[in-house]
Amino acid sequence: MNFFSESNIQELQEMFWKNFEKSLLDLKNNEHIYIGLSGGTSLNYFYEKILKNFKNIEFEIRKKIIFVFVDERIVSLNHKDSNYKQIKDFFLGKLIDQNLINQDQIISINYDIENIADDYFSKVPYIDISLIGVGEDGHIASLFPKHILLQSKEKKYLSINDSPKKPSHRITISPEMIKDIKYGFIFFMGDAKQKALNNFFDNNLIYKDCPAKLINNTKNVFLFTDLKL
Ligand SMILES: O=C1O[C@H](COP(=O)(O)O)[C@@H](O)[C@H](O)[C@H]1O
Repeated sequence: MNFFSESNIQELQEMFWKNFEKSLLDLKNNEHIYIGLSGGTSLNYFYEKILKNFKNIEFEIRKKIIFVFVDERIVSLNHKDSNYKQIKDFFLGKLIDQNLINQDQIISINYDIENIADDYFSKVPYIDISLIGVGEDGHIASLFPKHILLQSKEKKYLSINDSPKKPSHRITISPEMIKDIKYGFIFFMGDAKQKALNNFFDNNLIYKDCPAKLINNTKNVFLFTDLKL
């Protein structure tokens, strides 16, 4: 585990970029590089940093990148609650405007079919690099504390119809999919995440209490926070 705790946001962004760029270089020989993004607010500083530096990544790597979602809310793609919409407005749309990626490099859900999770998994079979924000209750993607989905042994996207955080209908990567992530970047940003951060490092708790702990199953973990333990 690589742990970065720094209240100076610019420094934290720099540390993130160094490691994110290294992970891309490491995967440069892959046919595709799937980068799994999460919604919410925790990632904003880091999306800003990628936006600023993305042009410095060599074209041969850039063209292999496919942006996908670690979870998505089942609403239309132009709904304010859609992770796709939020991330496209704030981040991905700006990469497109600068001709640094094209729309084909973003995989969104098909929200008006029956089995959205299976359909999404058929397009996103694995994730190489994940950028995951942690919720106040310690949830990651749409895997919430004590929820039955945490018991799933399936390696696929899962559906959830009773998310404790609205909207209640979502899809999410499963705990088994998290195990295949090669570079797991995880973010605890802002005072409201202090308890989640403490829980993450509390050896008396397990992933069912604090789902963020699932990230420890990935090969390389990079934890960024503006908080102190
Ligand atoms: O509902 C969600 O929440 C989490 C965390 O959001 P944050 O605003 O507390 O950072 C997010 O990672 C997830 O993708 C999203 O669907």
